[in-house]
Amino acid sequence: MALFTQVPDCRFVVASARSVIGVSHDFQDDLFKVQKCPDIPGDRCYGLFAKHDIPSETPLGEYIGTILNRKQSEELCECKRVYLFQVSENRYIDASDPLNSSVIRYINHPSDGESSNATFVKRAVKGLGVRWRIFAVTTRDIKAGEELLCLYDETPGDHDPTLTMSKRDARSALRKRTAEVARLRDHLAESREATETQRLTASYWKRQCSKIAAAVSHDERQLFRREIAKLLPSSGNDSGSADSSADRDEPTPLKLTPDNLRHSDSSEDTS
Ligand SMILES: C[S@@+](CC[C@H](N)C(=O)[O-])C[C@H]1O[C@@H](n2cnc3c(N)ncnc32)[C@H](O)[C@@H]1O
Repeated sequence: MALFTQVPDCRFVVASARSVIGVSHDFQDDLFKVQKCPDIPGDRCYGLFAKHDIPSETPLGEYIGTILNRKQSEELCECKRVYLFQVSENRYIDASDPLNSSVIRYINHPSDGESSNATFVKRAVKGLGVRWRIFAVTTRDIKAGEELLCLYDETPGDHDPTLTMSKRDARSALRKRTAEVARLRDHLAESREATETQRLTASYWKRQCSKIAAAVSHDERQLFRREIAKLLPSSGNDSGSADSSADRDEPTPLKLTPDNLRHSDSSEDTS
């Protein structure tokens, strides 16, 4: 199963890592950082690098994005398809929107002479209204400064036992998610995608609030909403209302992203 498209020189390797997610459902964001890869030219030159030594079988975080079916995925423009992860026959994760995704989207495929040191695994997680989800996990000990690399043509470890997230874990994951969004926004503000911070759509914030509503108490919901409003003062009157489609884990409409803006006048964009 091809995970991403537009990947150079993929080899076929069957995934071996499974049953390794047990503790963390969200980001170990103190472990790694996004930075430019000297060897990758062009726009897609970022990668994920270890800040510290990371032991083998450490969960790194979740591959987050908009859930699409096959038909919707086929309608994506080429510039978005580079972040398209195929979970199953009719289920895809589109991480092309930097603010509706996670830094796991920056994990690159090994170049010639390199080998992978992490892999994607598939787990069913209950608790936030989401079914099959994809996590990146290290497959060997990694030294500080090394780039995290996953083979894109690996099939994620199949059908691990369902994991049920407690309310406490769900709250903690949401707090981390909010912090992650803030961190991504700072990163974007300093990068080529700076304009994205002005282009956030209200639907993103609605989905965030909807997930929050599924997991936490009234007081905590208010707290998260205030935090979200702080992140995006211009989100205005849309930040507080819930969008139930996210809770049902249904496909959500595509949004304007820096990718399709940047490529809108180029031949690469076939949408
Ligand atoms: C999921 S993205 C990874 C993050 C991307 N490097 C970025 O800066 O946004 C996948 C895309 O990254 C680029 N990429 C990943 N691994 C690569 C490699 N080994 N050599 C060249 N480009 C690579 C390709 O453009 C690929 O389609």
